Parts: sequence; C-alpha cells; structure tokens
Amino acid sequence: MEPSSLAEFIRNHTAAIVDEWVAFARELASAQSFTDEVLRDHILGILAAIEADLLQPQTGEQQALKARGRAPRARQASEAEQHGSARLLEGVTVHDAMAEFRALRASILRLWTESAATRSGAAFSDLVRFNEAIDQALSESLVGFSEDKERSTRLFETLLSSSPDLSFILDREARLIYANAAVASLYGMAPSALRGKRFGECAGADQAALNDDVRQAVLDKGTRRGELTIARAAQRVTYEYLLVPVLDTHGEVEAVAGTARDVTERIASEAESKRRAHFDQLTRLPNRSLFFDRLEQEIKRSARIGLPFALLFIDLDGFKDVNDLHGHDAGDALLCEAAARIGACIRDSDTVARLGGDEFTVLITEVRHMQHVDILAGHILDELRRPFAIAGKEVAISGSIGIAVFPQDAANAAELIRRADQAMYQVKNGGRGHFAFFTAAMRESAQARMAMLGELRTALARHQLRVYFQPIVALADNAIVGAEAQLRWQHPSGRLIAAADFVDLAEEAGLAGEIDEWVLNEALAAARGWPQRGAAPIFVSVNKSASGLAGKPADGHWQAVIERLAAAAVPVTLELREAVLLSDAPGARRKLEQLARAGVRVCVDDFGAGCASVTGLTRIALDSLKLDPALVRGADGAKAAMVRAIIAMAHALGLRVIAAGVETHEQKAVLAAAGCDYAQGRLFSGALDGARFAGMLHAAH
Ligand SMILES: Nc1nc2c(ncn2[C@@H]2O[C@H](COP(=O)(O)OP(=O)(O)OP(=O)(O)O)[C@@H](O)[C@H]2O)c(=O)[nH]1
Repeated sequence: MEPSSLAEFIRNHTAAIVDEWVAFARELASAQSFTDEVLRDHILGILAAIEADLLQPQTGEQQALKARGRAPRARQASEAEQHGSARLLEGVTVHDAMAEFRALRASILRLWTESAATRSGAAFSDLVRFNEAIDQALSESLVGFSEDKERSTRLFETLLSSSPDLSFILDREARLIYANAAVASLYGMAPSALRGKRFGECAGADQAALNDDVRQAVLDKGTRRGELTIARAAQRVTYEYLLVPVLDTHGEVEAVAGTARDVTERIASEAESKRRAHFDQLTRLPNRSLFFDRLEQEIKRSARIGLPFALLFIDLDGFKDVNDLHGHDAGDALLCEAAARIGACIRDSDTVARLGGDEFTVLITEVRHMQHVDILAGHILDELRRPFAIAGKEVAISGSIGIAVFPQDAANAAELIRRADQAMYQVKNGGRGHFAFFTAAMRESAQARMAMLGELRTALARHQLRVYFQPIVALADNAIVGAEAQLRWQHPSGRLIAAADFVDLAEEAGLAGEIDEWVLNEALAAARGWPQRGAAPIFVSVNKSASGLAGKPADGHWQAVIERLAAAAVPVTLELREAVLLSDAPGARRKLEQLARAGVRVCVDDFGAGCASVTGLTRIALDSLKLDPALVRGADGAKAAMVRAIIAMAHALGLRVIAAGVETHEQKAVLAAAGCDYAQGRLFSGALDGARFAGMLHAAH
C-alpha cells in the first residue's frame, strides 16, 4: 500500500531523498570539503526534525503561529538548530544553508508528486504541514547558525579586547575598519572613532612601511611582517606587526587583518646583549672581541689607503698592589679612570680597548709621521703617571707600552698584537714606565725563545735535565749541613744552562710542575746515599715554582707530594720565591700550612731582593730565609747594616738564615759577625753533580 502521509513517505524514501540532496550539496562551494558521509549525517538529522514536526499533533493556533514564524522555540535545541550551528562551524555560509533547504524542499516535493500519494485526500493538508515543517527546520537551523555566530563574535571580541597586543583590520587602503581596545587606548579614542583612520593620522606613527606592506598583501595575497614605530608621550614604542589578507567569497582580498606586539623592550635588551658582547662592562670600552674586529678592519683599510697604523699595548705597572692595598673596588675605579685618561689622549677615529685585567690597547690609524706615535705614547704615560684620586686617597701607578706598526712589523692581527705585547714585555723587563717600539732584535729574541720552548718540551723525555747540588755550610765550623738541589739543562748544543735561564719558560709552557717533581725525585734519590753528619742528617733543599703552589690544596697530586716529602729519609726544605709569601693565590697559604704540619721545612729564597715584608714572614710557618746574593755581595755600609738587621729580625722570629752567593772571605766574615747561620757560594763550592757531591761528603765525614 502507498504511504498515507508525507511523514511516512519521507521515512520510506529516505535513501532516494538523501542521494538527490547529496548530489545537490556537492555543487555548493562551502560544502566542497565535506565527505558524503558528513553530508548524509547532516541531511538525515534535518529529515528526522521535519518528520518529528509532521507527526506532532498541532492545534490551529500553533499552526497559525508557525506560519507567521512565531512558534515558540523548544526548551532544548532542536535537531535542526544543532545542525545549523554545526554547519556554521564547518564553514557553510548562510546563503548555502538556505539553498540546501530549498533543494530539500524541491526534491521531496518532486518525489512525492511523482508518487501515488498525491492522489490521496490527505495530500493537500500534508503539503501545508510539510511546508510549515521545512520552514520551521530552516528557521531553527538559522537561529542556531546566527546564535553561534553572535556568540563567536562576542568571544572573539572579548579575546581581542583583553589582548595587550594591537589587533586591527584595515581596508585595502590601510584605513582602520576594526580596532581592538589596545589600539583605542594607544590613541586615547573609542574604537568606533578610529574607523576610517590610518595609523599615522592618529599618532606619530611612521606608516610608510605599513602602507607598503598592506599594498603588497593586497597584491600578492601573502602575509607580511614588519615594524611600526609610534611616538607615545616622550617615548618611542616599536611594534612588530603581522598582516594577513582576508579573502572574500570570490577569493579577492577585501581587507587585511593585523596584529602588532610591543617589542620595544625586546629590542632594547637585544641591543644591550649586543653591547655586552662587544664592550667591557667596567670601563665601557670595546672589549677584546670588538677590538679584534676593528683591528682586522684597520688592516684591510691600511692596506687599501697605503698608510701604516700603530698598535699600542698598554699594561699598568703595579696595578696588583692597588687591589691588594686599597681593595678591588678601588682597583676597578682606577681602571675606569685610566681608561678615561687614555681615551682623552687619542682622536675620535682611533680606538681604545680593554683586553682584560690591566691591559689596554690603542689603534692609531693613518700614521703619517712616526714621531706622532712617540708623542702620543709619551702623553699616555704622563697621564697614567699623574696620581689617581681613588677612594679619598692618592694612588700612583705607571704604565708600560709596547708598540707594533702595521705593515712593517706583522702581516696579520694576531701577529701584530704579539709583537706589541713582546715590546711591552721588554719594557717591563727594562724597568717599566716607558714605551718601546717592536724591533728586529726583539723578533730574533722572540724566535730564539720559541725555539728554546720547543726544545724544553722534550728535554725531560730526552734525559737532558740534570740535578746539581751546591753545598750549604755552617758558618760556625764550615761543615756541610745540607745542599741545594739545582736544576741544569744539558742543552744539545753542549751548553749547560742554569735553571734561572729557563724556569720562566718552563712556567709558560706549563712544564714547571712536572719538572719540579722530577727534581724532587732525583734529589731524594741522591740524598739517600749521603752520609750523616754525626746525628744530624744532611738536608736537601729543592726549589718550588710559584705555579706549584697554585691550584686546590686538596688535589690528589699535591697530597701525594706532601706524603712523599713527609716520608722522605732525609729532611727536605722547600725553597719558595719571596713573591710567594705575598701571594694570595687561592689555597697557597693552606698548602704552606699543610707543609708545616707534615714537617717539611720552608725557606724563603732570595730574601731582600724584592719587597717581602716582615709581616709576610709572620703570616706563614717558615723554617729559614735565604739572603739574596745581591745583598750578600753589597760592599757598602748600608747593605751590611740591612743584612745585620734582617738576620737579627729572622732570629727573633725563630728562623735560620742562609746567605747565598758568598764569594769572598770578607763577605763570610761580615755574615759570621752578624750571626748568620749557614752560607753557600763559590767561596765554599760551586754546584756539583750528584756523584761529585757525594764524594765530597764522604771525604769530609
Ligand atoms: N680591580 C680589578 N682587578 C682586576 C680586574 N681584572 C684583573 N684584575 C687584577 O689585575 C691584576 C693584574 O695583574 P698584573 O698585571 O700581573 O699586575 P701588576 O701589578 O700590574 O704587574 P705588572 O704588570 O708586572 O706591573 C691581577 O691581580 C688581577 O687580579 C678587574 O676587573 N678589576
């Protein structure tokens, strides 16, 4: 039997209705991306809504309301309403949604007309009910659609107005169509009042780049990024913007949406980190890395313009004392003032840099007359010699300057710096406080030094090092009481080189620790074969380089040295240079204390040569001090008085005194009269190799 109502008809012909509708929906632009399954689900939902409406008994009054579009809405969202909002989210336009309903109405009516049911009596009233039902579904669908649209507009509006970033939509001519609260507050205007205005019209904005970008985005439909600077009060605020073209339904750009973020702080902090990377924090001068850049540039420029330039390497003299005596802050203040004084001596086109510590460099460009460099270096030295008023005190220092000239002294930046540094060292060694140009003689000595450094690296492995022993005698009876182990280098050239001539090189090469250890082992091995002097064993003293006391006292290597010294069969004295007494190198003091606890005697070498103070002597546990040969040999009365004073003071502190470099009987007599305990020197014996020294001991005992 044919279905008696349209509701039944729809139920029985669902498959045919759906197929026809899907075929239609396929043609709609906004439904292109949907699968058949999605389209089917959607229409099945709508059909269910229509069918439910058709089957619902209705009064005449309800029908009248529905016909006027005034039917009350169901308490819960109907099927059609839910589908309406879902379609919106899926991107279907209102236009297409209405077309879908029209197509549905047309296909159902066509199929129904073709069916026999049209002839039944119920047909006309069914037709009326059907039209009402489909109108109802359409209006519910649109309500869902528009409510969702309103809601999303509200949400986006809240989102945009709460954002600190600028959000705006511009027309194709870069005029504002929409502006969020951030844009409005930037201009102090209501968002609606901004409509039609350009960024540049409302405040001091540099709009040119933005206009160009809007034009380009309209032309090529691509996104654009850029920066916009706006003057706000006394400040300039920089925004980084992103522009995205908005396309209409025909794919044409109808507007350009934009967001912009305040990047003023980020730009400032990027500039600050760039500054930190290139400038010294303390003096604000270019640092080592920027100086190298400028030097490289200057080398290229000098080669191009054919004019030499000079590199001055400045090292302050006695700066460490400023730190030690007046504190690190005073040292910092002096460095700043020194930087300012050096800077005031040069032209703006020259560069002053701080390489680190108390080292500065100056680039003097376009040198036409070398005497200008002389004058300038002299001027800088005068400025550095002028007392510095630091922390309420007057502090006096000086500077040493080494000068190298490009292109005559070096072919590249690193070599030029090395040359200036070498010249500076020459100044340091020659009394400080003056300047010197790099010379050919310096080059030769530097080359010889480099060659020696290379040979020294292999000297130990090639068994070229020797330990000699110089007897130390008691002045009271001339008996040998000990010996100083002295290092010699049996150079392949046949020369026997004294330690003094290569220990600094060994320090520089990082070989000092290894060599010290080797000397200690050799000395202890040799001393094991020495006879005793009555009940007293003969002691051996070994020199310890300054770097040997650097590093952590807890390191395993140092602990091993202490244990070896403590367990040695013969008493060992460690001779430390005078400077070590004043050393505040981390751990040096603790190491000296560890030595004292382990029973190792410590002797201060070359006492009186430098500026070691009595306070220095009391700071650490010492056994003895060794008078500097220059003091011992001094013939004049003042030096003799000093020797007497030092010996008296040492005895008062419980220290023994050894005189080094004793060459004459007169010197010996002066020392003996002053109460000096021991002596060594050519008067008694030079340094002997192990076998000869042992022979001498055996002969004497
Ligand atoms: N106050 C301060 N001291 C520093 C800074 N950088 C390095 N120093 C110290 O500067 C000193 C530099 O050492 P030296 O150049 O050997 O000292 P000096 O007394 O000038 O020695 P000479 O150059 O041989 O005359 C060291 O003691 C460092 O600890 C700094 O930024 N501030």
